[in-house]
Amino acid sequence: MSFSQSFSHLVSDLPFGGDIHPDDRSSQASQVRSHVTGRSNPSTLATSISISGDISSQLHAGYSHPLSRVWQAERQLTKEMLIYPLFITDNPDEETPISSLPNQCRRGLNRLIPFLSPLVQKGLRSVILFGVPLDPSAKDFFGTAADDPAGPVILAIRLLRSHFPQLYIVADVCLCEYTSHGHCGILRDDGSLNNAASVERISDVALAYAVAGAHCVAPSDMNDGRVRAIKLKLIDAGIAHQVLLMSYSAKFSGCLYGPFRDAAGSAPSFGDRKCYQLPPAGRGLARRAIQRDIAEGADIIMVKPAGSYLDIISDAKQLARDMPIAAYQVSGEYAMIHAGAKAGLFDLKAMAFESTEGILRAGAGIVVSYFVPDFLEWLSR
Ligand SMILES: NCc1[nH]cc(CCC(=O)O)c1CC(=O)O
Ligand SMILES: [Zn+2]
Ligand SMILES: [Zn+2]
Repeated sequence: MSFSQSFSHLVSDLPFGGDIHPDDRSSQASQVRSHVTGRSNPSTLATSISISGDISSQLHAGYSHPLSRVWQAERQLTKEMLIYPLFITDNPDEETPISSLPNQCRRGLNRLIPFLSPLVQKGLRSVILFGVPLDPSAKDFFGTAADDPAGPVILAIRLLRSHFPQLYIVADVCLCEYTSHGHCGILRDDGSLNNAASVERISDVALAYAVAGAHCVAPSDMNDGRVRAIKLKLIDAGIAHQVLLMSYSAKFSGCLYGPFRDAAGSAPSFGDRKCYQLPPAGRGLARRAIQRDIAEGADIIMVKPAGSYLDIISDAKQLARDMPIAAYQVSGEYAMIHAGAKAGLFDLKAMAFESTEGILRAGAGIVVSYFVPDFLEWLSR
């Protein structure tokens, strides 16, 4: 065995880095020599023991090749794991870029099929729909427009079901896009959420989306008890066996939803969502919310946001070990990655993969992401 062969595994330990052309190895190996042969072994232990000590320190062989690096993943990102968020307006011909959300648009019904066809061709399996009423007069105290049979979400569900029979349609269920005050439910006089009234209304909206043909309803409002209420209405309607309930169980309040609220026009007109979305430090509350939603009949548990809440994803995987776990890499996370890449801090594609692999490693098997069109492209190569 030549010197460069026998010590090639050491080369990537050196300060000049690991990506070395094979022809460079022998010259670098000569720099290694003193490092290697200079190693003294003052121990009087038998040679075999000293060798076994060396063996246990060797990890590089396991990931020295692109394929062996792929093998290190417990869970590999596939197109089936991805759900793509769509913002659907009530103006059928609309196609407006969302400035805070790079490469994403609000679209009207007439724009959906042309936009989605190439993505479906590339392997898009699922979308999650958010309705965006552009006309402020469409909003009222009860979020009446949320389940308007002629509203953009219900029309989009029907259109997509008939046009893309293989596409899995998730409907986000909330009122904030439709209420005049921008909160995720019905309010009391003092401005706090009226939980019972909100749950009644949210479950009606979920049922309307399910009846329209959504494969999955996903309540993101965070009212207490809405999972049970939705499940019971689906059972009453005789469709509980074919409509999946994905609960935004651990949804945290914080800074990361800004671009979404721009996109959906759903920022609260007063106050904030801190009394219904979870406090960022509230790991115990998240665990309780997850357990509560399992008991209430959720079929999938979602954690949102994703990147700053990987411990919560891991908790969800452990608490709901027999259920799929979803994570939402939200608008603020996506916008930060774009901003960082634009500032030259890192490569966009590399960071999109790294952030998503972290989410999968934490325990998610489903990822809601604005990077889906990019991933369909990247995973096809
Ligand atoms: N209930 C509305 C809703 N559904 C999904 C998101 C956030 C998605 C994102 O930021 O990408 C929000 C925003 C919010 O709660 O204010
Ligand atoms: Zn909401
Ligand atoms: Zn929502």
